[in-house]
Amino acid sequence: MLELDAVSAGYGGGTVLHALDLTVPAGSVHAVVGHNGAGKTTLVHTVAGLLRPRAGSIRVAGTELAGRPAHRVARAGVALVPQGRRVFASLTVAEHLRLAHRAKAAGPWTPERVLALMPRLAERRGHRGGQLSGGEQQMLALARALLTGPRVLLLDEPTEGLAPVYVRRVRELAGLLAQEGLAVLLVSPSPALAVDCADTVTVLTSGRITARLAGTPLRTDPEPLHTALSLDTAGPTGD
Ligand SMILES: Nc1ncnc2c1ncn2[C@@H]1O[C@H](COP(=O)(O)OP(=O)(O)OP(=O)(O)O)[C@@H](O)[C@H]1O
Repeated sequence: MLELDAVSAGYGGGTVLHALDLTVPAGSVHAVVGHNGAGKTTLVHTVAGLLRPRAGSIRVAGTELAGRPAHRVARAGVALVPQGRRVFASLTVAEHLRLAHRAKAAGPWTPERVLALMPRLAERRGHRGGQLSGGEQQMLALARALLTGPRVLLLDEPTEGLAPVYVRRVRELAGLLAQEGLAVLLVSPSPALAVDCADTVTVLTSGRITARLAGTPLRTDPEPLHTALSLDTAGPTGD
């Protein structure tokens, strides 16, 4: 569904991403793990059309999108759940959902259906964005993205700063949305998140791919991922 070939991108005179190849089939979760500054946000912004790649190809369902503006990329079925959630402090949950819902494009995703997936959000439908916890805001950002009817879902550090109960829920939802047929690309510094929900894990180091691992074997033995990230496996893996 999502295919990147030799994608390079950067800012000003500097190159951040160096000829990245990456594929996310429909119905799967691909996690890109890397330390701070590795280029994870640059990667999802490049796919979303917020940053123009300097070279390479970005295809969604076979359609070339490299260099297209963000609104065209969104119309092609790519939705970004940004780092930090970016919900509107003064709008209620219900207002966020009403604004986001692209009825013609959203297919099966109605406000009622996303709220059924996220019961806590349903309870909070009259609350303003600024009154929500970090986890509730993350659910809202995800709900908003689903209501655009994406085929490709980009999750930028979706568990950053969340309580454990929401970290678990994000993991569950990533898997569940893949089962619904979406191609999910998530980027995170957390190997634990990747191990728990990804079909494929790519390690990004200073903008270069330094390892690619199948997710399922990592669930019984995460050592290869820790080694690739040069982590102390006895230490905390964190979220
Ligand atoms: N708007 C920008 N202008 C110039 N340089 C930038 C810009 N955004 C990011 N960078 C640089 O690009 C590199 C990669 O940053 P990026 O935010 O993509 O990394 P990341 O892996 O998402 O890290 P983090 O986990 O800290 O968000 C860093 O060196 C960063 O300083």
